[in-house]
Amino acid sequence: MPYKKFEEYNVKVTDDVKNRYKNIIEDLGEDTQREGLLKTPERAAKAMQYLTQGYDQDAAEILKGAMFKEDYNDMVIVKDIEFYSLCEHHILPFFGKAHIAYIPNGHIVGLSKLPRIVDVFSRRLQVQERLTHQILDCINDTLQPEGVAVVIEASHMCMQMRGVQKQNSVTTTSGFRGAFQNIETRTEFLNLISSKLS
Ligand SMILES: Nc1nc2c(ncn2[C@@H]2O[C@H](COP(=O)(O)OP(=O)(O)OP(=O)(O)O)[C@@H](O)[C@H]2O)c(=O)[nH]1
Ligand SMILES: [Zn+2]
Repeated sequence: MPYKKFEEYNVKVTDDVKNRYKNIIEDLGEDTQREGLLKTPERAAKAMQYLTQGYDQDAAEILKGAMFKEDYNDMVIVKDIEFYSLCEHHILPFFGKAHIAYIPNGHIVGLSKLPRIVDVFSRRLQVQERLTHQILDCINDTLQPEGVAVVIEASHMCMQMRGVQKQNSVTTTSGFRGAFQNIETRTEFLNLISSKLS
């Protein structure tokens, strides 16, 4: 994913968020005039816009841009797609890997578009369950495949850095549509994403 360029940041949003960050940093007991923090409110305002840029992007359009007619009707899997998102309860990161499979029904999609839509839906304030279903439903509705499956494994900083402080806990969510409701197809997918070979 290309780095969001300076000119793509909304000037008014950057300015408003910058001023609010300045207040927040001061409320937390810091001195925004010390050298290391002088540009921090602006940097943080830009970082937050970068991390929530998914609101401005249309995942269905991304998929539609690279759909090709093809008579392939076996499973296609893209696994270990790394993602970074923000938990909507604490605005702290949760991140991990997404695994996506689909069985085409006349159309395949450009492989890179699957990680791209993971980015679109993860760069928002999210919960892992909704992220899983948004990716699943977008592929199902746009590509209309025989079936689609999404598994997400993630570490939540709100459970590791604070709160319950469980540093090794990993949350797994999954969703299955169409042919993946079938236990054999689902098992084949789950075996393939846990295999070290592919
Ligand atoms: N289901 C779900 N819960 C999440 C996700 N990210 C964070 N949470 C949880 O959201 C909940 C918010 O609970 P609250 O009791 O309102 O917040 P809290 O007092 O900060 O809770 P603790 O984290 O237990 O200290 C917590 O249990 C978090 O673990 C997510 O992606 N999915
Ligand atoms: Zn949280």
